[in-house]
This record gives sequence, structure tokens and C-alpha cells, in this order.
Amino acid sequence: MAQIDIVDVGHTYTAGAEQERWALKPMRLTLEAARTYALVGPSGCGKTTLLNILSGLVKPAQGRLLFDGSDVTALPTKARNIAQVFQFPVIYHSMTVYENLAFPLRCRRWDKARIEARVHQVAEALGLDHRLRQPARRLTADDKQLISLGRGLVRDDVAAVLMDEPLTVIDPQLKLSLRRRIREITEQFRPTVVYVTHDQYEAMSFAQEVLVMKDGRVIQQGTPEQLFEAPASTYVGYFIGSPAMNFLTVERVGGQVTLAGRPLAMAWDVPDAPQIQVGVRPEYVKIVGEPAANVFPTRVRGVRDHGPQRVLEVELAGQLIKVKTPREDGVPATGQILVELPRAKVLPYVDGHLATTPRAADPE
Ligand SMILES: Nc1ncnc2c1ncn2[C@@H]1O[C@H](COP(=O)(O)OP(=O)(O)OP(=O)(O)O)[C@@H](O)[C@H]1O
Repeated sequence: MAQIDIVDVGHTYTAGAEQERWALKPMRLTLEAARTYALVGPSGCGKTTLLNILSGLVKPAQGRLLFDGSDVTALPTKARNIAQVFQFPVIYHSMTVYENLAFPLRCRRWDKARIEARVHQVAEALGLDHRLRQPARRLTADDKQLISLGRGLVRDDVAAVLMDEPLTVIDPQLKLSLRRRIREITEQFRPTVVYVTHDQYEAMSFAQEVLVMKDGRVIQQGTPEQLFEAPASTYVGYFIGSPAMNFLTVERVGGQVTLAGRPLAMAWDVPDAPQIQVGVRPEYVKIVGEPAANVFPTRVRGVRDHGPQRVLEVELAGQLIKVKTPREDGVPATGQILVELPRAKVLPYVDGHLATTPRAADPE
């Protein structure tokens, strides 16, 4: 498995277009070997362009691509030693499940015993071990895609496994278990994986590192926890999380940040700026019984079921925010509730960007 270095790689489909209009703005990234990366972002942000550059389907307008230090920019897909999993299953209907999984290994002239061992290992990890003798044509679309995934992961000598929205055709009920299986198998086999999805939930539950893209740029790269806890911009705060992060406009009076005329304590230094927003995840807003520091009166404007949880929409100082609460907590009987914005979980944003770093030697 290879480390991938993306060195000043950028791409435009329109010759002569100014760089600001390129599908992929020139970027520098290192994807470490044996890690799983998800490229996530809205339609048209450049995910597929970047993936196609990695696979060799698109030759970048500029820059170099290195696999373990070797320049592969000019190499065709075949010569790049990569495995690919597409949106739709790519399998041989005339073969059994076993033969489908063994095919990439036979092409590489692995010996029979090694093929047998590896196919069983992959089949077991994907829950296909009891179906190896079945003809592939009889399988459901879900199972066929499972085989495509297996074929992508069966070779342990590929530089990287590239996956392009591989769960699109999967029944929503099965997505969860399949995501778990892909995660388990990648933890077990440790390939370098680049996984494209427009579904932030899929990216966050699958990848060790998530790259959020917007307008042809990677605007934040981090672990799922980093993206959840400290979105670098309001865009990432909105895009990652369900419901999205809450953002509230606050005042700065002297050195003190205030909301609804009350002090709002934060574990961060807040710069002096004409307009400051604070972000707080709906998961961290707490309904409380008594007034205290960072507790604000709100009015309930709506209640929505959200699986095992409930989302309350409340109005705080004329601004709407969401509060995620466990279902068993019930819905507050009164339309007016007190909510706490926990000091350590409230982040400052200026001009749409996270404005500062935690205070050194913070007392809490
Ligand atoms: N073959 C092409 N010719 C011209 N423009 C293209 C081509 N492929 C993509 N683009 C443009 O490049 C930009 C990035 O597209 P890309 O497909 O990489 O985005 P994406 O994030 O993968 O979107 P989606 O999730 O819809 O596939 C878009 O503006 C798109 O219209």
C-alpha cells in the first residue's frame, strides 16, 4: 500500500480557463499509506475529478502525482496498480462468487494455495463465505456490489483502493451493516483507501480521515472527531453533522462576549471583530432547570423526531437553534425552556472561519 503525494495538482476541463474557475484548484496533499480517506462535498465540488486523477482516467492540467515517491502522473490506469470500486457492481455473471473474487489474483498469477487462502479471508470478512460456490448472476444487487468490494480489496499488493460512491445501489437498510463491514475489512487489511461520497454520514462513519471539499478545494481535512468538534469554517459546521451546527450572532462588549444581553463564557480567546458568530453543536446544547452561567431562556418553536433522538427548535434572542435530546427525556411541557451552551463547546467564528485557538493554561 502506497503513500500518495498530490503535488500542486489542479485541473480544468476548459482549456485557457482562469485558475479560479478550474474544477480542481491546485492543491498539495499527502495521503498516508494504510489509511482510509473519504472525499466528501456537494455535487460538483471536484471529488470525482480528484479520484479520476488518482486512477489515471484524467490527466491533471498541472502538478504531479507520486505513489511512494514514484511519479505516476503520466502512467495509464493499468500501470498504476490500483483497485477500483464503482457505483455499480462490476462482476462476471458467468462465474461463481469464488471465481469473481479469485479473478484479480489469477490475473496476477498468484499460486493456487495463496489465492484460496486470500479469497476465503476476504469472503469471511464480507460475510460471503457460505456463498462462494453460487453463480454470481443469481445474487441480488446488494450482494453483487459486495463482491465488487471484495474484488477491490482482495489484492494486498495494490498501491491504493479507490471507491466511487460504492454504496449508491445498496438498499438503505443494508447500508449500515455494509459500512461496518467495509470498515472492519479495511481495519484488518489496512489498504490505502480513497472513498468518494456526497453523504457526510457515510464519510464520517467509514473513514479515518475526511477531506471536505468545496468549489474544487479541500477546505478541511481531519479525523471525524476533529471535523465534528472543531469545524474550521461555518460551511463545514453546516455540512458535517445532523442536524447541522448552530450558529448564533453575538455581541462583544469590551472584552466580554454577550448573547441576549448576558455574558457568554467561552474556553477560547475571541478576537475583536465587527461581527462574531458562535457555533455550538445541537448535541451539546443542554436543557436545564435552573438559571446559571451560560444558561439562556428560549422558546420552543418546533419538535422533530430524529431516530432515537428528538430535535427541538428553539428561539434564543430572536435566533433559531436546534437542541438534540434523547427521546426518553420527552418534550418539555412548557413552551419556554432554559438551555445551557456549555463553555467548552461554544466556538467563535469571524467571517465564516474558526477564529482562534484554545487559551493556553485555561483554568477549566
Ligand atoms: N468531463 C467533464 N467535462 C467538463 N466539465 C466537467 C467534466 N467532469 C466534471 N466537470 C465539471 O467539473 C466540476 C467538478 O465535477 P466533479 O464531477 O469532479 O464533482 P463531484 O464533486 O464529483 O460531483 P458529483 O458528486 O456530482 O459527481 C463540475 O463543475 C463539473 O460540471
